[in-house]
Amino acid sequence: MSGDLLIKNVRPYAGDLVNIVVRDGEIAEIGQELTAGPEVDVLDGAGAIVLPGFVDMHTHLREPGREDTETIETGSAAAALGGYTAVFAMANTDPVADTAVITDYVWRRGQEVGLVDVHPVGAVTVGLAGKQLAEMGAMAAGAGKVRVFSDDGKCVDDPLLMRRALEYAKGLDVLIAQHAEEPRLTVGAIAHEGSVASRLGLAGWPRAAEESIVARDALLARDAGARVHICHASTEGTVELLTWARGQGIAITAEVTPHHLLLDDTRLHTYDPVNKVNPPLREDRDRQALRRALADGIVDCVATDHAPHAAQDKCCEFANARPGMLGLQTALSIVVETMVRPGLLDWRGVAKVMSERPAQITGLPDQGRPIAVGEPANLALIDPDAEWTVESGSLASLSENSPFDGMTLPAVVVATVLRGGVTNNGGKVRSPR
Ligand SMILES: NC(=O)N[C@@H](CC(=O)O)C(=O)O
Ligand SMILES: [Zn+2]
Repeated sequence: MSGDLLIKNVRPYAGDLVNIVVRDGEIAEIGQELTAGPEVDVLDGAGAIVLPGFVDMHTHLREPGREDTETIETGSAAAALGGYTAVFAMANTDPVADTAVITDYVWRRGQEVGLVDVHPVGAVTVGLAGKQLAEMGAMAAGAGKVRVFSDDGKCVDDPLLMRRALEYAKGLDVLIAQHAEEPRLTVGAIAHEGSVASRLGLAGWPRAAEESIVARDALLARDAGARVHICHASTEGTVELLTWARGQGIAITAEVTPHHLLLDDTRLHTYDPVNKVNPPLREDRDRQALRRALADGIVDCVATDHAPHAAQDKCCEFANARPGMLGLQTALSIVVETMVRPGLLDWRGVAKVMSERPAQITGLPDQGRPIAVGEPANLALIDPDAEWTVESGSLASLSENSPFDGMTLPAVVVATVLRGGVTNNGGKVRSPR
């Protein structure tokens, strides 16, 4: 636990300028005239907006197994620079995070690094093979307290197995997060099925591959009385299905990625593999529907799907490149560009989709909390007027596959605070413990 911290000149949710005193990791005082004793560390926000620290439900940190592309340490640094105070590390590592040994390791290593809480996601099935349920109970009971399970990267496509997984999840009060992709509809698919893919000669990934699983899982969750979460929602039809399912009282939630909010498949004409991702970049009408759905709360939150890949896996032919994009350091800026600037979300709305909803959905008691006395001091400070130009080689990630490379984006995360400790100050990350 860190000592006292005085955060000066910040505007909670873009409101009035205040000072915040943090003591023992909690917000102890908020007011206009607060001063602090000489012992106290001072962080001057210089008028920055302050929001609750962000929570990413969907991050790939690649440790164990592909430490050449990302580690818990480098991914944590990227997260802190992006304003995150908690991330969920997906289970598609090598070995797969399908036992408590691995999930506990991920949690402990994250705590050792200490820049962000790294919550392990456990695999739903052994080895992500989709045949046999993993020991969800043991992972949930371990030191890593796994509360989200996912085979992400792959879909739990067997309906009976998914039904069983949902039944167990209900009993354990944990969440299943589904990568919604009917694999029999995406054999060989590498781009959104539409006129762009036809023109470029790329095999198409139809919307129905996602939507058929969203519909199926909504019904399975209804019958099991369980909660289900849809990873990286990417189509207009998924939004319609979510609207229907919510209307039925089904406990279904969903995330959208920054790249699906900003980009569409017209970017593929260069055949640059940096634009290859699952689910694929879709069409303008999907992107518009996703933005509206996020504004309306039909899509609950933004999740990065931060997916680092080695240069050699991203510089080959489009067909052979791995899918996935970096996201942690650019997420807030993309949300400002696509949602705040067009008037779809205000800053309270940003707090909701980047922090409050993901914390609620995943059941984190100490994240996504209001900026108020007695609450944990997990905070992101943002300069809304600054702009920056993304240089993928200068990001904290070990990989460079950012589709936003070279773009000038609005809003800069100027500091991040985790339980009263400054993890990122002016774009400099605290050295890991
Ligand atoms: N999104 C991707 O294109 N790739 C992810 C897997 C995933 O999130 O499905 C990865 O692990 O690289
Ligand atoms: Zn996925």
